Amino acid sequence: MSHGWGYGPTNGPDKWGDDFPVANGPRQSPINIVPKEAQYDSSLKALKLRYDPSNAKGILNNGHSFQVDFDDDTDSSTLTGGPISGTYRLRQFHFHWGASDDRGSEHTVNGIKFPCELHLVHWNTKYPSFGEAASQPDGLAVVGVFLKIGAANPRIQKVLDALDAIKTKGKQTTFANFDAKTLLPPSLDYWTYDGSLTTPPLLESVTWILLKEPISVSPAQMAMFRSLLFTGEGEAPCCMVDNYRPPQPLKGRQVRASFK
Ligand SMILES: NS(=O)(=O)c1ccc(C(=O)N2CCc3cc(O)c(O)cc3[C@@H]2c2ccccc2)cc1
Ligand SMILES: [Zn+2]
Repeated sequence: MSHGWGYGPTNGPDKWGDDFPVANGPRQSPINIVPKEAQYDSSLKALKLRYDPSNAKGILNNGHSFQVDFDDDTDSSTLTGGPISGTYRLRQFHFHWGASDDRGSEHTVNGIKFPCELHLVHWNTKYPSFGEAASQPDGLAVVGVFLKIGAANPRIQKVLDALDAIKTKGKQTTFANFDAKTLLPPSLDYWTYDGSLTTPPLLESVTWILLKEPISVSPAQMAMFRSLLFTGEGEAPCCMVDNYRPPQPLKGRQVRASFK
């Protein structure tokens, strides 16, 4: 899928609607979270994330971000509970970040941008495949985790140490035995709302689950994210930064909170 979309002045989020009209749809993501307007819902269950480190397969520079891919042929790495029903399998995780520490997250909280946002992408096993699920209104569930500047985070360091091997678009390398659960904060309190992929094709198939508690990342670690390139080997290098879509209109949607 190479529609030439990106994050630059000529192919960035403001232009995505030209090729993907759903960009102006009723349930687009990301959004600005206003905690005071989120409704506590006592019927929301606790998140249950059971990840098997042996499912980690590889790490890829896809030209928009980098992602760690998981073997999703069985129910060994799953998301259950929370706002969803049934079982969703972990497919991949990836990040969005800024050129400087004052921006980079896709969702914002009271208008505040974080330097980075982690997305753990899961698909509903009531459908035969990720691709099929991605076109269904209840097909995907993405757990979002904010990263805030602080102490170096040893949990993400293993991921960052692999980036030298995938500097340019299309490069990938094996990435085995990684427990994605170690990326999560101590509290699994969350906000949830119905939304979309935040990149083309912007499919309105995502139940968003945003953890209230951020995890830490150091300025030096943020510099490692920014060492990647959007461009392929041999092309004029363009730093992979500011790969985030800004918040989209809420259009009457309710954001629910799992906590008071
Ligand atoms: N940020 S996010 O909302 O969590 C998110 C989740 C999944 C995906 C994803 O898996 N995509 C969309 C972008 C993309 C680009 C490619 O070059 C590609 O080969 C695959 C994808 C997939 C995708 C493509 C088509 C339908 C569904 C997903 C992208 C972003
Ligand atoms: Zn994402």
